[in-house]
Amino acid sequence: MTHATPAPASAPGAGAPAVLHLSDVTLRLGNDEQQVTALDHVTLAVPAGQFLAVTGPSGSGKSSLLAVTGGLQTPTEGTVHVAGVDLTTLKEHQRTAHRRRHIGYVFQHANLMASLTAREQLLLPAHIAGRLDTAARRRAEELLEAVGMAGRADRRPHQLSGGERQRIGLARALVLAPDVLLVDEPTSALDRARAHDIARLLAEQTRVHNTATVMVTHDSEILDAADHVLNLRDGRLD
Ligand SMILES: Nc1ncnc2c1ncn2[C@@H]1O[C@H](COP(=O)(O)OP(=O)(O)OP(=O)(O)O)[C@@H](O)[C@H]1O
Repeated sequence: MTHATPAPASAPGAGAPAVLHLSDVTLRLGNDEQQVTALDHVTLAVPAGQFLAVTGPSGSGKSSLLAVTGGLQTPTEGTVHVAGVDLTTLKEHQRTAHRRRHIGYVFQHANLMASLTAREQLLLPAHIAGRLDTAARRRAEELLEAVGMAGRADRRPHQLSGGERQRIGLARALVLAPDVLLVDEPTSALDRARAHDIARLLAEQTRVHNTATVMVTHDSEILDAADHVLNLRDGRLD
């Protein structure tokens, strides 16, 4: 792990292009009377195969960073390139399609469907995308194996531990082979041993699947697993 400064801004496409590139992003929230600058001129470039952790105190802008990066929120200023396309220029339906194709999410609390088995959780994104073919089924089995859950693939969420549910959440995020993996506080509900386990798994899967991974976290103990660590303070990266 190294403590890095934000990557220098370079136009996507110039040199080794970052899969994820935020350029001078500002996000203002609230109304005219009570305006908050949640992100303040943030520039960030993450190449394929890099695991970036972003840490910072409550209210520093971590959720805002993920929302903007994932195309869930449009910045007030700046551009957000994912796999070479500026999300801020897309219409809503185009952004949704681009997000589905290129971005995987790992949520704070796995967010699994109660009625589905672990294997079915992994098949669901492929089903929704109309890509539930032999290749998707094979990939789901490989990912179940990779996250150590092949032996529990027929269990439903209530039959799994918190750490096991989180591992399924990670495998599900990878099933459609996203270019960018966004991870929101993945260890907040886990004990220390399981937290380290998930952080190691994220690092390993970033390498194996060559994703540009961004994890926001309060958990300073898991930062060692990341390639780079950046700090957010009052919406600014340093
Ligand atoms: N809808 C909103 N309207 C106005 N201000 C908002 C809104 N959502 C968030 N904020 C403010 O924007 C800033 C950044 O919030 P954000 O949720 O991104 O921080 P965070 O680092 O994720 O916090 P936490 O760790 O507590 O989840 C905070 O000052 C917050 O109060």
